[in-house]
Amino acid sequence: MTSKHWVLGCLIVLLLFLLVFFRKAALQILTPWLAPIIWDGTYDLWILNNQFKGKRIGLFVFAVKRYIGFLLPFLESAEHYFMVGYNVTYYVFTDNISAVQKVRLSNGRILKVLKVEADKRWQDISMKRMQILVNLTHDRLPKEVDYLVCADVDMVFNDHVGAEILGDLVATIHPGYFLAEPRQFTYERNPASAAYIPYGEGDFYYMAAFYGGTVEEINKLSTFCHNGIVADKKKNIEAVWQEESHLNKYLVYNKPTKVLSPEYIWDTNLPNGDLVKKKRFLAVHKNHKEIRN
Ligand SMILES: CC(=O)N[C@H]1[C@@H](OP(=O)(O)OP(=O)(O)OC[C@H]2O[C@@H](n3ccc(=O)[nH]c3=O)[C@H](O)[C@@H]2O)O[C@H](CO)[C@H](O)[C@@H]1O
Ligand SMILES: [Mn+2]
Repeated sequence: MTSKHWVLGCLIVLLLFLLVFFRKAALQILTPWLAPIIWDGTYDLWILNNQFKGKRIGLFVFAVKRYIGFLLPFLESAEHYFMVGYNVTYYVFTDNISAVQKVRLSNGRILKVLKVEADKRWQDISMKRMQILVNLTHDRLPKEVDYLVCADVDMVFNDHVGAEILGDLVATIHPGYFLAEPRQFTYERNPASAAYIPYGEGDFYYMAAFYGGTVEEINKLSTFCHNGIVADKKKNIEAVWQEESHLNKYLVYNKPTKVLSPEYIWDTNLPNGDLVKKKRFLAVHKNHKEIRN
């Protein structure tokens, strides 16, 4: 081999190494089943607003026990950034209706405060959202909204969230896992759980703090998750990330029609924030011990 060949060989090896190394940083904009992954700059809002004009949007949120303290900033930020220009109904579930503070709502936006019993454990409160969704999407929502978005309350909208998130079944990539390999995903790995996902399956790790879809699709999703939660309870087990584990199971076998990038759930404590230019929906930092009990 001549030295020329050597240099060429080394260059090729270096190139391959760079390709493998930087492949991770190449942010996907299409899933393997050809659903769009929504990042800023990938869509034309003007076109989308024409397509979704007149659609009614629901925003479902639980504010139980201490979490009622997160509600006002959540709603005020939603008034600024969430589905501006659309008819929006907030469905707030709380155990303490009289503690809900007044919020100034723009035209076409209404707040419905509904009662829910407070469970003892925060895990049960969080999971109860699925049970409530089953009934809500069956009984009243078909008449009231076209799309339903489900969110955690310990969050604030921090930038535009609009028609680009609307679709039949939409879920958000967990901001801690958008660069991770599927083996690292914290899916439920216990075969006894209804949320079990075997290694080798699954595309993304989704976060249950922001997802949505048509009322019909959210009815199917919540029914699946609630049934799984009940089945696990009968066996005296609980999935590693509660309803989020069941949500991930559902979405492995019922692929979302649209996937939201971590722009739609961000936490400023996380690394790689430079890769996520717009931080549209931010986690509010909380003291877990204090707030959950
Ligand atoms: C990074 C991380 O830790 N993620 C998990 C954690 O998220 P989080 O730490 O974000 O969970 P969380 O404490 O925000 O609970 C979820 C949501 O339930 C509602 N809520 C909860 C407790 C309560 O006393 N009152 C109340 O209203 C509220 O809307 C809250 O935002 O826990 C969730 C609950 O299963 C999921 O498993 C998440 O994957
Ligand atoms: Mn949360």
